[in-house]
Amino acid sequence: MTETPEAPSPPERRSAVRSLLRLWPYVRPVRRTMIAGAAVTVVASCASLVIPLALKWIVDGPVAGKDPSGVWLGGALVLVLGVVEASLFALRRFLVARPLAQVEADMRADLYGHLQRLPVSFHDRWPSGQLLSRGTTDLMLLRIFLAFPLTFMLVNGVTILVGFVVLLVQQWMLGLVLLAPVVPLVILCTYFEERYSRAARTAQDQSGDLATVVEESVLGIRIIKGFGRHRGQERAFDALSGRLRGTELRKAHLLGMLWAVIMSLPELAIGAALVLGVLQVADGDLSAGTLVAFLSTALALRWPVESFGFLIAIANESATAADRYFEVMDVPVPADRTTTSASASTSATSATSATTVGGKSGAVPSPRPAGEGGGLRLEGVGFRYPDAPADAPPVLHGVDLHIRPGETMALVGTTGSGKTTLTALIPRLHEATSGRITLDGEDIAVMPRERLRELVSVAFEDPTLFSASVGENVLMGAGAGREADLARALEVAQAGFVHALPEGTRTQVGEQGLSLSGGQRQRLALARAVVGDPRFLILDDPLSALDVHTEALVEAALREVLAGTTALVVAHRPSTVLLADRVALLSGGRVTAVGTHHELLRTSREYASLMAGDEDRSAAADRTYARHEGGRR
Ligand SMILES: Nc1ncnc2c1ncn2[C@@H]1O[C@H](COP(=O)(O)OP(=O)(O)OP(=O)(O)O)[C@@H](O)[C@H]1O
Repeated sequence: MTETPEAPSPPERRSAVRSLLRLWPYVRPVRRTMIAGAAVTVVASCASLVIPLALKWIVDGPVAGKDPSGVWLGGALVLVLGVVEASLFALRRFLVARPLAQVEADMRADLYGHLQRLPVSFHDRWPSGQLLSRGTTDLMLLRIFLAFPLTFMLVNGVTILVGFVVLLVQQWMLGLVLLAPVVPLVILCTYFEERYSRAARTAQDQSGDLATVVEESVLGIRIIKGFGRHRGQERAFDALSGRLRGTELRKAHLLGMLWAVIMSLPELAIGAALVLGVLQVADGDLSAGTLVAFLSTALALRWPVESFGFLIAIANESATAADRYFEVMDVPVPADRTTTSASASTSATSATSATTVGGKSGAVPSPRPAGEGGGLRLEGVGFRYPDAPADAPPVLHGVDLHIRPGETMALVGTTGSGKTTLTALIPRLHEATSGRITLDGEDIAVMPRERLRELVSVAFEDPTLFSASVGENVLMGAGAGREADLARALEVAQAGFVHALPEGTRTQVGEQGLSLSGGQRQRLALARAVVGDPRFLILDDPLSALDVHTEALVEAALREVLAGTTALVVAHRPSTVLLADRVALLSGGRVTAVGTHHELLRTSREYASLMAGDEDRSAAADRTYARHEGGRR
């Protein structure tokens, strides 16, 4: 728990410009507003360059001619120019704020949609904090970049260009003195840019890791407190936070050096131009007004030049943010891309022809194809986790199993034998690496995901509830307009406790349903699985947290539901196995025996051992096995 989560290693660094150019599809719809905003800013910036020219006119004209009314006129002109400049900057902000908030929202929606479609194996590999930071901090950085540095790099570039033309026209020699630092500035900026961009990437990844640790600490607070692990967790947090602080300091150091270079070289040039200019005025080669205008223009260009350090830094961080965003967006969604379905981990919706759970209350059962092609069939199915070591054997290989239409099959096997993995292949939470799985003869690999979600419903041992009401959590498993089934589903799952909650089925159960007990959450997850009267029901040990009495009640109600549904139920306890018509034993990655509970007790020592219970398991298994062997003879 105290280990630092690791983000998947970043790909080769591309140039900042190429990274930022990838934002174009999102910026395209708002390009006109952006161009208008930039044009307004260029005009505002150029207005600021006219002010020195007005000053030159004041100094060489009214001041030299001792004309007070001219000075007032000049002052009024400078004031108007200042007001125009400020108003245009405000107009720019007004123009771009809304469209850029939309760009950020669109990118976030795309990221969220993509995360929902990516397979479970992707989510197994990626720390959640990394995804969280990409969807929040990185997107915020990109919005800031589009709103500010992107425009100002352009505007300041144009301003500097226009400013230098004005300077060269006024006094070409002094203009060249000011231009002298450009080449060393470009070289030094490139040097710092490369280092800064590496530090920015490291800092953004580290802040994602930190978010993961915080999230784990909050979600796992019971374990942390229960095992007194808060010191260990604090150490992990401190270590990560210390590393992030170090990286941020490195960034600040680099930025400081960049600023120092960008500020000092132009200042030196302005100083040199001032000395030369004063000498020229003294020699009578230059008017005092021209020198004032020249120096005012040079000083007006100070901020556009100096701001480049800051703009380069934000642009680099934004390029890194774009890289991190597209790293996730570039992960392909496997196989059919027709899906728009929501999280694979939620329960699925129902077959559309039935209206109630368990075929009661006038429900019309869905037509269920019979015969060899019907039901749920696995043919030579194999599976290996993508991140498993190359030399590790596959979790499943050559699994053959046929569950007849309307039949309930229990799946048993030792812990770690691959039961959960096998159940995850049917709703395609993981893709089988070999073989095929058919539902009523239809291959799930070529089935649109929406259809698969309609056919198959799932409930897992570890039930996830969302920050929503009890009713909304359960009805996630049903199509629209299935509210009428809620009461029946709650009844099947023996979830009557919800009526005692403060607001009944409208009670909010909070993040992860933490306000409910494990058994209560399991029952709601079970209700979600059965609410839509699915044609195929996959239950991964859904009753493990229930007491024996409640389990018996749930089983009795489930038997009604399962009577009309083809079901695969992972079972650890004989009581759950007894729900099933037949049992499949998973061993060594394949199904080694199929039969009724009693048949398998007679014919399989491994099965008898599994069913014998925890106490003195092998001795009991031997007794059971011997008793049946004796009975047969
Ligand atoms: N995401 C994963 N990546 C790599 N290996 C995994 C992953 N999930 C499970 N495994 C491995 O696959 C094997 C089968 O795990 P699975 O959870 O399917 O077993 P199980 O039979 O359901 O166990 P249990 O009865 O304890 O729930 C185990 O060896 C496990 O370590």
